Amino acid sequence: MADLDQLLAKKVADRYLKREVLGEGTYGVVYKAIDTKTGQTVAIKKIRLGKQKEGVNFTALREIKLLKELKDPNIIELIDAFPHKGNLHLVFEFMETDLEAVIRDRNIVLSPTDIKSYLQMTLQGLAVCHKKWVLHRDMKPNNLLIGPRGQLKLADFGLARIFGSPDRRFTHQVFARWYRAPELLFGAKQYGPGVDVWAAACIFAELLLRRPFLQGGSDIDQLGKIFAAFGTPKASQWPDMIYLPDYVEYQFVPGQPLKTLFPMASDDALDLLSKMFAYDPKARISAQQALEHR
Ligand SMILES: Nc1ncnc2c1ncn2[C@@H]1O[C@H](COP(=O)(O)OP(=O)(O)OP(=O)(O)O)[C@@H](O)[C@H]1O
Repeated sequence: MADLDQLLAKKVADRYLKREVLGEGTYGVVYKAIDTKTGQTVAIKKIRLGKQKEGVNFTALREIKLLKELKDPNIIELIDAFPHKGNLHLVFEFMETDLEAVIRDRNIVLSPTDIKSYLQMTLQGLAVCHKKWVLHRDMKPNNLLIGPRGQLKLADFGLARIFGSPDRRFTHQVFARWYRAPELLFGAKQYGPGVDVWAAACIFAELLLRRPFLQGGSDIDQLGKIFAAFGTPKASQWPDMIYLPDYVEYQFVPGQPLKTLFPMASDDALDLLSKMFAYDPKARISAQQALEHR
């Protein structure tokens, strides 16, 4: 891999003109750049490879190749990926803003149609990835990028699995806590696309409320917040719950009617929300089924 590193070393200088730093995330710095080949503005995510002195490992490269094939109008396109000076550079299409900024901007009115449209685009992106057995695992409003014509595209798909930072790699700690599904909070080691659907439900709720819905201060408190909203799950609702590694019994609290939590939402919206927030991941609606909901 060292040879490949050298062979491609000039690529950043050759093809991409670096502009300003856009910010720094879990994996490293993100730059704005111009792709001289296409004239397109791009965002380049520079991922520190740390200990892997031999360059990018093959598993990561194989996974990245998979991500490059994930093409959909609601998924940020991975345009290019190459190692350079011991870092892996991932080139993505550039997006103007993200859903977190939209939700926070008090000058923006979000009509039921807007909310429905953002949710539909989110579910569409999820459904495409889930069909290919790729999970996002880090869904949150600032990972949903918004283009100039309001298009929503999911960013950072699959990165949690390939690069999950050392202390959270392959663990259940891959989510920003507020968007974490209850099975992850109870320490599930095997989980599926339902974790992304739960997160999408939290984002749906956040669009309705214009603030994060379940703001737990710790993992235990996060479960407390979830149970206070929907009621402590009964064994009949989620039979596998008691077998989860970090399962502890919570004192019973009754749930609140969704209509009191979201007084402005329509009955159809509440019905979909309740199906996305099903406790048992096996009973939770899939992204595809949610798209088909009335
Ligand atoms: N495709 C993109 N187009 C425009 N800006 C982007 C793009 N991808 C990331 N950014 C910006 O770069 C910064 C860092 O993003 P990054 O995704 O690495 O981390 P984050 O989302 O802030 O946090 P985390 O890594 O915990 O998800 C953010 O300000 C983000 O808005």
